[in-house]
Amino acid sequence: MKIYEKAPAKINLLLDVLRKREDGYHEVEMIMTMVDLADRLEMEELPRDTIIISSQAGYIPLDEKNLAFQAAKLIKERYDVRKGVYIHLDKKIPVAAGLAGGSSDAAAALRGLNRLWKLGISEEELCELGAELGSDVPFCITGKTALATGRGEKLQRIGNPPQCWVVLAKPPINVSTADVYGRLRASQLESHPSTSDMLSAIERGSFGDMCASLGNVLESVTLSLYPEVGQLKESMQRLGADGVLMSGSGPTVFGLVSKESKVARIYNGLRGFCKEVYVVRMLT
Ligand SMILES: C[C@@](CO)(OP(=O)(O)O)[C@H](O)COP(=O)(O)OP(=O)(O)OC[C@H]1O[C@@H](n2ccc(N)nc2=O)[C@H](O)[C@@H]1O
Ligand SMILES: Nc1ncnc2c1ncn2[C@@H]1O[C@H](COP(=O)(O)OP(=O)(O)O)[C@@H](O)[C@H]1O
Repeated sequence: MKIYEKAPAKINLLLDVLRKREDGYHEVEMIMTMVDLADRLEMEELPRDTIIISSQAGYIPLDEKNLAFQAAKLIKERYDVRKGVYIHLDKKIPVAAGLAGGSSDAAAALRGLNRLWKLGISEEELCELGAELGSDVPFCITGKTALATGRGEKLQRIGNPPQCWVVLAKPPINVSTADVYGRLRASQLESHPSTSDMLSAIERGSFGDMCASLGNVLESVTLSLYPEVGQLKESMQRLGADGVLMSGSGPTVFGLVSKESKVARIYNGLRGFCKEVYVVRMLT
């Protein structure tokens, strides 16, 4: 039997860092939502007790370093499953982009193997397993829109943001999340985006206030390393996006656009100098 799971990309509408913790992670406050750019996982049980990963994408690891492999290994060990699995990853989400592609694959593998092996694991337990694989994995398990705290693993579901178009543009740079957090200095934490303003904008369904409340404290770190990310933001603003922000540790920049008539102009304008541009919707 083959089963399939979608693994959507996330964007951070807001990302605040409160402090560095003793364990090396940072205490964050993030408002995250899913968009309809997704990898697709195909999973099939194997007669031999082994984990095999394949992908059409030539640029991701297919061994123990792959997050879907780690998810399969973890669930097998924890639930004593002595069966094998073949997982094919149809990658559509750009890698190391700030869109949680690897984390979402891990989450989809956990959800899918729970179904394939009829393990009956609750969503809460899946999130606990996911947190062992990465801070963003629990959110990728639950999806929708959430306020994430702790190192990103504590989730509080919130309502859907006002619907709009989302233009994603990824410059040809690979950013390391650990490097960006590692370079964050106290001076960059003197001003904070307002989580309460963003929550209120979403609750009231105010698209304008949501755009005005976008904020990401990691942006200044990535922009100082890669000025082209800042240039991309400016281009998106100039082309008419209503709100523009870098997602996660970057380098993907997203633009929120309310009017469909503006989307083609922004897409075409960006495609002139950026190869990876996507027009998507939020998953509500
Ligand atoms: C920045 C964010 C925003 O959503 O996403 P991406 O840009 O990676 O998509 C996340 O916080 C990334 O989550 P994730 O990619 O799962 O990170 P992890 O694998 O847990 O951690 C990678 C490294 O980032 C740093 N890290 C991560 C999360 C956190 N709250 N504090 C940290 O300092 C640590 O150095 C850690 O070793
Ligand atoms: N299934 C996977 N898909 C993408 N990247 C993966 C996967 N498994 C492991 N990785 C590794 O994880 C790192 C971060 O990738 P990704 O999750 O796409 O980025 P981000 O955390 O910026 O959203 C990359 O260095 C990549 O090689």
